[in-house]
Amino acid sequence: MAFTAKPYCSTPTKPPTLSARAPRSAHGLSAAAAATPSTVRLRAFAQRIRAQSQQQQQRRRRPEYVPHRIDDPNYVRIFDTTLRDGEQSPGATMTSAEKLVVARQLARLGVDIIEAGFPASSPDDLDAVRSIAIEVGNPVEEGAHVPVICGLSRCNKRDIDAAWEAVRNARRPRIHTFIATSEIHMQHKLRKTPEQVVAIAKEMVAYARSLGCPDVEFSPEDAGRSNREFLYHILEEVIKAGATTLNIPDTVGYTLPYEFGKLIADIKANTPGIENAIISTHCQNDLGLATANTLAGARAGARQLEVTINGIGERAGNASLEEVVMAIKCRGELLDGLYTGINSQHITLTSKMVQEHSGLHVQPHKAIVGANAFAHESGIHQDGMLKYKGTYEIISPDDIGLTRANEFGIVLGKLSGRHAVRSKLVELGYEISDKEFEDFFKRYKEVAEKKKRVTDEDIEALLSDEIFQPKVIWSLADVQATCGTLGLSTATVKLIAPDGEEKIGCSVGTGPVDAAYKAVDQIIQIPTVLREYGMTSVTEGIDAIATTRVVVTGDVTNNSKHALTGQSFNRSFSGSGAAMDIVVSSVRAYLSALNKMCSFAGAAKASSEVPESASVQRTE
Ligand SMILES: CC(=O)SCCNC(=O)CCNC(=O)[C@H](O)C(C)(C)COP(=O)(O)OP(=O)(O)OC[C@H]1O[C@@H](n2cnc3c(N)ncnc32)[C@H](O)[C@@H]1OP(=O)(O)O
Ligand SMILES: CC(C)C(=O)C(=O)O
Repeated sequence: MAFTAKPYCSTPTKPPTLSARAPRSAHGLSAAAAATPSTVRLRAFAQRIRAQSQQQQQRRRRPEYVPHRIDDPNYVRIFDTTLRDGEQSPGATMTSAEKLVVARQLARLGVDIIEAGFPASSPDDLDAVRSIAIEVGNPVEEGAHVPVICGLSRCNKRDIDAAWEAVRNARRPRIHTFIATSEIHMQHKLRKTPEQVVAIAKEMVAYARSLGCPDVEFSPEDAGRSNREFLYHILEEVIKAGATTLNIPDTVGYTLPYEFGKLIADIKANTPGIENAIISTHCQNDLGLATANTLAGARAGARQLEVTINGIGERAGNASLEEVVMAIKCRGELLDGLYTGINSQHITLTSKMVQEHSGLHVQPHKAIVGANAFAHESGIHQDGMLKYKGTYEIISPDDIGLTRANEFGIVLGKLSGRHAVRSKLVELGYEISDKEFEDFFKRYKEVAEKKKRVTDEDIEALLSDEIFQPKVIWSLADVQATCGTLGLSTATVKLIAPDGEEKIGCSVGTGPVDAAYKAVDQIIQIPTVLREYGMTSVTEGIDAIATTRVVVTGDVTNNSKHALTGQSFNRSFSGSGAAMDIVVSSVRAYLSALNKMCSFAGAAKASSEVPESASVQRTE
């Protein structure tokens, strides 16, 4: 049986060839890796440009805008209501200036219609919609996309006048007027009979057209819970009155996808004159079905989809633009070949901008734009990604304008396996032997158990502590320290001597590090002076890895000599250590320097036989 892999919406990236590594320099750092961050950035940039130009060539032309007709039956208009329904999210109110900035970005994204606000709701919102209509609705560059600028209004003259006043200066103005049609809304909210509602709707659509607005959208609010026959009737009447788009809102997010699809199909089949208007969807997300319902509506014949960036909106929000658009892009062939005019490479930026200005941040696992949407945490997935990205990604991040910190979206953590960790070392420019890698991997897992994420800096700190250390003469088994304001700090240190014997030293000190160093001195007994001590937190957060660097010299004061070799030397030796615990990190660094010193003195073996009389002189 032959499988045809079709993992991406756009051109899949070739599987990586892990064998193609850059040449190494003597210290294990490759020439390419010496400039790792910029190399990675440049590679990503070049890839992105290639993908962009490919996609621009592939993108189909947007049909010429005619309010009540779309000349290509496969084209779906994207109506963005982030600035109207999105702004109805509690706490999401934006200033006029913020709305203008977002509107400009929506135009770049390529939305067909921007619903910029509800002008009758306040003079400020009227001003905001007006400035969007003037600035964004009249692009100056030749050939630029001209979005329709729309204002919402109830079915009354005051609201419609305000909406027209706000949008009239756009090159493509639209008034969107609505009135509820469900029994529950008409009876309890509007307190009007169905006949009165039909009369108001007809009259107000005609009024909007009479003002000179060429493009009028009508919404029977709560259509999802409205009587079908009544819907066909009111829609027929508003089409006769001049409505160009009929938007079918599932106002309370009540319908199921097959039900909403059938609603659209039924309206298309049973509403007289419907061929003279565009059918639209507007799905709220109360049951988490907004995207599914919107797609069901598109399949059933809707050619305008109302959505918001990040899915923000009243209560649980609306269908999200990025989900709907990417589903159409990704699975277009199952959606009757539908396509949109959205330039998906602007999705990430637009999402970030809306998060910033609305103050509503998306959850990390949000589809398409969440921080984790293109991140891979577990070993088996990471291995798959390294071998072929299509194994675990259905969309290329380039398609939504996302540049990942690393090419494969791998996030190292406690669930990562050897393939991913090894590839991270290669990416950082290190090539170590299999034996070294196994030792490193053990330390890596210990750290990853304690940290949520293991960063590049963590890896480098661990590497220099585990791999790029001098020959181990004395090694650290355990360290225990106490400190605080109630008394002197104490430390107990257990070291493994070169012959494998365990040695224990205990000491008090001015702090836990001082006590631990004195305990080490009790065991190793080399006269040293601590010249430098520095600690940096190389990674961020409370669970950061601390790296310590020390410089020690042999103490030549009073002609002190190494206890066993009888040599005295004043050379400096540096050492570094890394651990999440600062005392452990400090002891590792100190031992590393002492080991270098022992190697230099050639006293490794002998020094494990510690004489009673050896003097320890260490100053700080
Ligand atoms: C489903 C949706 O998302 S609809 C859009 C929701 N958006 C908003 O509400 C925008 C912000 N709203 C506002 O600023 C205010 O509500 C305003 C300015 C629109 C109206 O404020 P007010 O005049 O004080 O009326 P209020 O909001 O208290 O009540 C709404 C009135 O409009 C009526 N109404 C509601 N919808 C409609 C409609 N589509 N067409 C005509 N009248 C309507 C109600 O029946 C009620 O009338 P009543 O006063 O006779 O009982
Ligand atoms: C005004 C209409 C379209 C609306 O927002 C809704 O019904 O949810």
